[in-house]
Amino acid sequence: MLMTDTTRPVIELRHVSFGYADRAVVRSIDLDVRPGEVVALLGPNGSGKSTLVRGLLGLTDQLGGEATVLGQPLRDLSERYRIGYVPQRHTLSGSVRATVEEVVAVGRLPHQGWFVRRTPEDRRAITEALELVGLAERAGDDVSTLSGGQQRRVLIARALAAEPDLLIMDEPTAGVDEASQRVLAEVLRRLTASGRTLLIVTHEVAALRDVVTRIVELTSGRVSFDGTPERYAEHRREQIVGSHPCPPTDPPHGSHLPSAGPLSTGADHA
Ligand SMILES: Nc1ncnc2c1ncn2[C@@H]1O[C@H](COP(=O)(O)OP(=O)(O)OP(=O)(O)O)[C@@H](O)[C@H]1O
Repeated sequence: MLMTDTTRPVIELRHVSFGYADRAVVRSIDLDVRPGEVVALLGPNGSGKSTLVRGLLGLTDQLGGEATVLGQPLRDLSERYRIGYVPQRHTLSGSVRATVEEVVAVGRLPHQGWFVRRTPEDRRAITEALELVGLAERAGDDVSTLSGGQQRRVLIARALAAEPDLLIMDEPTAGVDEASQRVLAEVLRRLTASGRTLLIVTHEVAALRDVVTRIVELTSGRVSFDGTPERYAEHRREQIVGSHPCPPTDPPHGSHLPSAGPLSTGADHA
């Protein structure tokens, strides 16, 4: 890893705006993410989560402010592979014939280039990534024989094989059954135990309650909450109580004051 300063934030945003053409969607936000933090990025649909993430990946325009990622100005970041990305609702196409290992090996390309034999270092990184996501036994299987949740894990392994300093995941647990969600949460727990810095866009923070160390909530392109999961649960309760100032003592049959739950997001589950 090239980043030697372990105290400097991995992401430093000062009054940063990201958007499309000249329309700012994420507006003048400040955000520091330090090494080893596991940040859940929450917010209602359309609040700008993907725009922020895509901005960090250099895929949406930075329209203002100062953005520093991995110690370099975002606009000049040369080694983009140092930011790993697992895209939203993405599984592997059934039309592609490739083994699990072959897909994961694609993650090594920034290090090795095409037509270059795998080095022992490549093989180690691929094996470690497969072990981390619990798919070492399936390395030789065709990816099309895997379930949606397993394919999601293959994509996480592919991102990990590049050995990124920062891993960004867009809705890693969305669209898979509950059992797969639990396995994915366990994979994320293992990742965090290994000290990786994670930024996870999610509507399903309850599934990741043991994993995240911090919650950042966006509302209409601005940071509306930034704090611990415990503090976020209080924040949600306060919001719910605030929107129901006089809860009836004897609610009509079938109705109830919504519980914030320990980590419910209140987000619109599209
Ligand atoms: N390629 C694009 N060009 C122009 N506007 C876009 C583009 N992608 C998203 N937007 C707009 O940016 C705003 C924020 O969208 P974004 O996808 O960042 O929200 P989000 O919080 O990730 O939503 P969701 O939870 O539904 O994924 C929306 O008004 C959307 O229409």
